[in-house]
Amino acid sequence: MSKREVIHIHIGQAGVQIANACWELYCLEHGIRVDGVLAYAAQDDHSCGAFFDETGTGKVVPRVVMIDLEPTPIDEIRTGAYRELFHPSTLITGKEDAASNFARGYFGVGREMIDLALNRVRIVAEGCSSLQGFMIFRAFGGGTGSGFTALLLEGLTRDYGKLSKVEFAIYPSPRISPIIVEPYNAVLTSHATMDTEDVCFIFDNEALYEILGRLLETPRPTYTNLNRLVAQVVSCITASMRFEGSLNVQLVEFRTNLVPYPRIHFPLVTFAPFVPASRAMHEDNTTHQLMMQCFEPANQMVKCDPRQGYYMSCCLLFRGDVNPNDINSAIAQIKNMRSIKFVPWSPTGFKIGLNYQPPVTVPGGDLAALMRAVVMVSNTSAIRGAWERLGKKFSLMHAKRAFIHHYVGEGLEEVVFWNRRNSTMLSVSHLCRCTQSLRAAQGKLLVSGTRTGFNTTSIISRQLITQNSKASKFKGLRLADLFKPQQIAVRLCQSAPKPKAPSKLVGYWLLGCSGMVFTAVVLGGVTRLTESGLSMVTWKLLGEKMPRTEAEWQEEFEKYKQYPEFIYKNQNMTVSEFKWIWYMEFAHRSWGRAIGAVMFVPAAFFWLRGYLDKPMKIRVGVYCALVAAQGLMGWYMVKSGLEDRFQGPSDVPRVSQYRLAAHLSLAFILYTGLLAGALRVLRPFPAAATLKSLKDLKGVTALAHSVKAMAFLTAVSGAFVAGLDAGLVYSSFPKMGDRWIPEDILEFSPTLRNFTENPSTVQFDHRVLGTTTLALVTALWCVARNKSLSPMARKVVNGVGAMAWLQVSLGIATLLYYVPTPLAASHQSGSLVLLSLAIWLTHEIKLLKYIPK
Ligand SMILES: Nc1nc2c(ncn2[C@@H]2O[C@H](COP(=O)(O)OP(=O)(O)OP(=O)(O)O)[C@@H](O)[C@H]2O)c(=O)[nH]1
Repeated sequence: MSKREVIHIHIGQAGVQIANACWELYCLEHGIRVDGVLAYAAQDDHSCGAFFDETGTGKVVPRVVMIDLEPTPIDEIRTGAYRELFHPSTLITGKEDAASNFARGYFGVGREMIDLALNRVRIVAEGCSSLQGFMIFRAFGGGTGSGFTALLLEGLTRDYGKLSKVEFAIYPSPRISPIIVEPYNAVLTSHATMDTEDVCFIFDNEALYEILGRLLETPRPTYTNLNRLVAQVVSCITASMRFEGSLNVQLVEFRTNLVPYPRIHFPLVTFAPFVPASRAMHEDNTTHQLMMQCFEPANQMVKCDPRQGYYMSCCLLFRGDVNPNDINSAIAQIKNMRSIKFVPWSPTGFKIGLNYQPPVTVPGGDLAALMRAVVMVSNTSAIRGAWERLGKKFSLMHAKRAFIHHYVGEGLEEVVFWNRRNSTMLSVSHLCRCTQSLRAAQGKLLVSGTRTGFNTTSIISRQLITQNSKASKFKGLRLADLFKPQQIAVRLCQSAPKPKAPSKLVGYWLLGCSGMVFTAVVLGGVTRLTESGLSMVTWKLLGEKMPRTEAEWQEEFEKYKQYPEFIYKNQNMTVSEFKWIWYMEFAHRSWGRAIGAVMFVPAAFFWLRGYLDKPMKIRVGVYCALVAAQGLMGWYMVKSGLEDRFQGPSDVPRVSQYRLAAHLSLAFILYTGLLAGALRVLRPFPAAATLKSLKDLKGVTALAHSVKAMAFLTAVSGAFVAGLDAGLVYSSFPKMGDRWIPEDILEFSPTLRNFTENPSTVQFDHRVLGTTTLALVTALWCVARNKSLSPMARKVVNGVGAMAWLQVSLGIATLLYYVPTPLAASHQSGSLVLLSLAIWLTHEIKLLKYIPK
């Protein structure tokens, strides 16, 4: 029977040196001489067909591609004992290595080799009649192994779609490491390949050294010894792809049986037995003993404590003289052992492979010739210990920003660095969550799914319930229904994926709220300009009653008459004039309350229904607090105008300019936050896009942020102008009266008081701030003209430029025409439009970093 082919791809020094050991062993197993000639194959034996291409002349050629960015390791193969075995065109070398730098392998030198490498893989793939996938060998810690492999896997995924990609990777050891930046490389590459590889079997050199030293009694293990051990494990895993057996396991089956969630694909590998050559004749391991050894930490290829985790699935791949009945009884015993814990939602748990071809060992090697052996590949949450260790090392270095410049210099954005670490650690924490037993996970069970009218796979509520919840029913779902064994598996699966990103609905809600705040600011401005703000002399949380009858209006008017604004300023006011200013203030207050309702009610809905992720929950909490604070601030401001602190008829009763500025600033902060939040949701950063360093944008970014800050400051200074009616003191431009700087700007003492209480100074400041903002905006527009912005960013820059000029013109016109209400209100609204555009611009510029190379 012909075998489905597998292509080996060896990358970087570690990958290539492991190739030496693997192909040496494959040749021994299939009876192939060092020059590739079949020494004693029977006519109908096509076992080597999976890994070797039979040329028909009695010679076979490995289906392999070896790639290294530097020439030395592959040169050793070109000149070594197996030089005639490999097809020369499948050995690809570059001129310089990746200097242990992921970014160099991914962005730099790696890019120059990628097309050549993919082309060679294509040629080898074309020689296969039924290719089942790729086996990739590399080290996580090296620059080529990490960066170039990530790039190659992207290409393979693009070109070969669903074909399996199984990896064998050297993982950074806990204590020994020849490369300091291994944690960086490992985290970056594991994140980059998270979605492009199917399964990744990891080996750490420290665990291999210990196996060789303690179990195999090798006095001074070298990489050759380590690699032969790896080769033995790989051979055992792949035996059933090559030789006949009663239970064969193909490449794709690893993915199906071992990977419950796509991102949790780093199984733990264990091999048994480890018998040194010197004790070959003294030991005979039974099937039961072999299986027990598989659960021993000493036999693991990665250092971690299996007792600290739960097994989700196990593949036991036996070879040699093994009886299936013995396997079954050994499994039954293992299931009853308390020290070996399985997740409750994977009832069968074991996948068995059985191949009668006994293991072959290299003459003079460390491992004795054996009758039988087993490799166990298991998906256990204990492996998270290894990842947490790595994450910790990463964080320690990253906290000091050590070595980061090497990566940034090669084109990797610093923000990605940290994001990738977090994202990898998130997957690890998911690993831990999905394996929790029901008892431990009781607080995390999500009510989902089965209610009529809802999609069965979607979460209908993020409300958490506990097993002990007093309520036996939740939203029409009986808890008993949820606890049927199969359903529980589904519920827990649903708790594993990433928390839902806020949906567009949340974005539109925030945008709507920001629009309402905008309107409130305009209304507030008009209220101030028409001097209506002090007409309502009481404040009630849920809204004041509107007078209905003439008598009620009269009563309200009488109340108003008690306060300074009437006493000193409006003594001639009629009831109908009073009604007009009362309606103005009433509209402003009612609009404020409407904002409160539109903010709080949907916030509660989105929160409870799980529409908000954690950062958005924090934001929404802050928005709600700001809305509440704004309501209170409004009344506190109005109160300052009702107190009798005005000396006489010449003094104009008005609210405190400090409180007015605080009220307006709060509104601006709320508006800025809402708009920025809406933009984050509606125009999010692409999560996995390639990032390119855009150093030349730094000038534009700095200017855009300065414009945003200046627009905000100028608007706040405008609040002081409004509070003191400072727009009325000088109505000329560009000079103030006949001077550039008026004489009285430092009249008050102490000097600082002038900036908040002297109308001349306040107007002067506002003019200076306004013109500075205009100058900055103009500079931004000029600088941005020559930069490669996205079409949207360019439009927004133009918008900011145009708006700044319009806003300054409106301001000047307001002054010259002696502050007419329509012009002044437009000027105030203009400040918000400018601020909005500046916020949008900074968001667009942030997005530019995510434009793929
Ligand atoms: N088991 C084993 N590990 C190796 C071998 N060679 C290197 N390593 C480990 O691999 C990591 C370094 O990766 P390399 O493969 O040397 O680096 P590379 O992928 O060629 O990348 P650059 O040298 O940066 O271009 C370190 O953790 C080494 O301990 C080997 O032959 N066998």
